[in-house]
Amino acid sequence: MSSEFNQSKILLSASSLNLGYKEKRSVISVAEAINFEIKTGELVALIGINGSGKSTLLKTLSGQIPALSGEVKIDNQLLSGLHDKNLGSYLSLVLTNEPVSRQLTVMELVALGRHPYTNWMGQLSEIDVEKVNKALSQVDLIQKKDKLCDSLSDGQFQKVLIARALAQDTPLILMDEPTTHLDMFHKAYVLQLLKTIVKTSQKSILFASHEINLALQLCDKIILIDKGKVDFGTPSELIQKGAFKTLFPADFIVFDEVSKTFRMRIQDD
Ligand SMILES: Nc1ncnc2c1ncn2[C@@H]1O[C@H](COP(=O)(O)OP(=O)(O)OP(=O)(O)O)[C@@H](O)[C@H]1O
Repeated sequence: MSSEFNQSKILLSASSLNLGYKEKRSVISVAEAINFEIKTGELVALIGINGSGKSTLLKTLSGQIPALSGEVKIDNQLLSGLHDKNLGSYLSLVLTNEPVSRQLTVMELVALGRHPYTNWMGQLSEIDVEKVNKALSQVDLIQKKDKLCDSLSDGQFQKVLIARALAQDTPLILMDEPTTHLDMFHKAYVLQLLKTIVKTSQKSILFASHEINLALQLCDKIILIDKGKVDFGTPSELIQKGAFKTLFPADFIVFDEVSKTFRMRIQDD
């Protein structure tokens, strides 16, 4: 293994990034002054309440929508300077409720992840097939490879989308709520899988999630969006700053700094 491979480097960075939407006569600001650096080998959770701007940040980082202002760099190159096909070999994106055809077989859908590397006819090479099979094994779906996606449960289908990103084999993976339809065991299983992937292959994964308790236990860093402001740091750094105390109304949900978990405040009549 080369020493270059072992050295962690900054793969994704945002500086003075302002997120939002430009409408005909107005600008909707979602979050401001965002600064972070994600290195290879890091698993980073993007946390925030409903409507706080997690999907908007992921769409901005993946070039789907423009930033209002500020800079995004991937592997030290400005996002705005990367072309679509080129971008596809740097980052893969897993979105919830993505409009993909469920009439494809599991194998066919995961093979779409190889698109940035195939020839103009989309033919899979031996390496492509190997990567698709490996990705299917990683999410424990190899036995379902010839089944139509339509015949899968929502949780199984979610794992197929994760496998597509793994097959794409990019240094950076962005995921929007990858554990939404999964039960408690599979949520923990998938997040542990993501952790293993970043550690063993020197990738970086940024995923938006409502699984705050799991993210606090497992992730290297957290990007926390709270009322338009963004904090970034290790779970311990953010806990020390008291960053989680105001995330939810304190009369309903409290954060216990010792166990690093949120719990519901039971209201007795
Ligand atoms: N296309 C759009 N045009 C204008 N405003 C939008 C658009 N999409 C989202 N928004 C607004 O941006 C804000 C952030 O939305 P976003 O979907 O990024 O939140 P989120 O944190 O991903 O929410 P959730 O946890 O519910 O998925 C919301 O106020 C939303 O109404």
